[in-house]
Amino acid sequence: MRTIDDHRRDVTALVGTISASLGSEELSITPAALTGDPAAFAQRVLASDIIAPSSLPSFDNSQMDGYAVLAADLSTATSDAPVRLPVAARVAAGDPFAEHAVGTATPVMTGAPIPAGADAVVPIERADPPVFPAFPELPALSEPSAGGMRPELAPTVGFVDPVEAGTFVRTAGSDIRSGQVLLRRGTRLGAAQLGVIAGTGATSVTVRRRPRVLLISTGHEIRDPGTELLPGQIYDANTPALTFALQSIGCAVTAVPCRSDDAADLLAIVDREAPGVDLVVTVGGVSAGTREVVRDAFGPLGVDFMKVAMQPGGPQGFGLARLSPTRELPVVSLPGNPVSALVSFEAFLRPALLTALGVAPALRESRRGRAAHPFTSPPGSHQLRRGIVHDDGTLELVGGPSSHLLHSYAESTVLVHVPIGTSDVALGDELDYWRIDG
Ligand SMILES: Nc1nc2c(c(=O)[nH]1)N[C@H]1C(S)=C(S)[C@@H](COP(=O)(O)OP(=O)(O)OC[C@H]3O[C@@H](n4cnc5c(N)ncnc54)[C@H](O)[C@@H]3O)O[C@H]1N2
Ligand code: MOO
Repeated sequence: MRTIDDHRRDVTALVGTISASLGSEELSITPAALTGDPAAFAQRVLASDIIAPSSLPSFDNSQMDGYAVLAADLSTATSDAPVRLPVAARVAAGDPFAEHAVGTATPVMTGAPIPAGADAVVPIERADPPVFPAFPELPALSEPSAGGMRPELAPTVGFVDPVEAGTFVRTAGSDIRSGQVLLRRGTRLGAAQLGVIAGTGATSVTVRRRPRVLLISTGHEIRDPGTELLPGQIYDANTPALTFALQSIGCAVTAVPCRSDDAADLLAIVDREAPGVDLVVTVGGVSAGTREVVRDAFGPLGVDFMKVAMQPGGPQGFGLARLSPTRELPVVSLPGNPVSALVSFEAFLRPALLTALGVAPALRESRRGRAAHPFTSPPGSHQLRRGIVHDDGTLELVGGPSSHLLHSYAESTVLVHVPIGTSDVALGDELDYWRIDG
């Protein structure tokens, strides 16, 4: 019996052969690039470790609007005997580094550099009075009078509690220190990743080139939405579904459906598109009918077709197709039933392609839930049922097990795993599931 894990291992090894040729490319991350070509940033993966070129924060700064003080100056402060200190010149975010005189309180704003000599910040709300003195009593450092204010004319501020050194000080390098690994290769580039890279001053990143996938959905009865159907014909659900699924993990997809059951027609598409392609993904044409176009086309070229002990998604194929004496292309063949194709994507193609891109873990996170109702499962197969997870962690199936129930899939947020050997699931039984809605 060929298990899901067996098949995933083999498909991952096959798809892994494209990894080296993917190489890398430089991506500008300036705001102009982000707004000018947002699609270029979708689902990108770092090709190499990024070493932090600077520390974040790059200097000690205040976490609060308040007073920078020397903690030792406040050691005796109580509500009965507050410590009163003269207020020094204020330091705002963006001001140059300043000096703090022992025995004074320096007004600092959030993000302002901690003046040398101070080691803690007391938020303004905990000072007496809990508001900053108004100008002109409080000159800014940049103003000529700042350094020359006579201490006896300075306003004072009271503190009723001692403060620990380091309080509300954001120390240099407390997020990341210069020279440390900022982000590892294989990291998927999202909002926070882009933000922190830009925060270190970098203007570009090195990302993996997108895997170029030729997607061929097959079936002579399949037609494009928007065209008229003859009796027996149906609209193509697999091309959009698989195109989007592949794009959602960073692939560049060329979708060329094959509306013929003739292997020569399918191979003509592959020959035409092969020069710009890393991987061929076919959908349909792999089961036991009289004419199975994918088997017929790729079987003789070295692609293997087999049954995996899973439902849906039993019939599968994969292998290196020898297109010519000098050209081989990896091919992954998914079954044509729309739910089977999408479940196969989740179980095999998604983890295989993410692994090829260097992303780990490549598999959806496995979570545990309890069945909200009893149901049955074929014991000879690992079943992947579609469902939803309730707030209390219970799992409710949506629709039946059949692989044509794409609407049920569309209403689902999870794939529920029912392992081989299980024929009856009772109310409350624990099951693994994958979230598929993100
Ligand atoms: N005698 C047997 N028959 C079947 C077996 C089997 O083991 N023995 N396996 C069944 C299973 S399980 C599956 S899954 C399917 C796989 O079939 P194919 O991969 O050959 O796919 P097709 O026959 O081309 O199509 C299956 C089904 O899906 C519909 N389809 C196909 N493409 C699309 C599309 N682009 N959009 C919407 N719907 C599509 C197609 O019309 C068929 O209804 O084989 C079973 N049979
Ligand atoms: O295995 Mo098929 O994919 O159930 O319908």
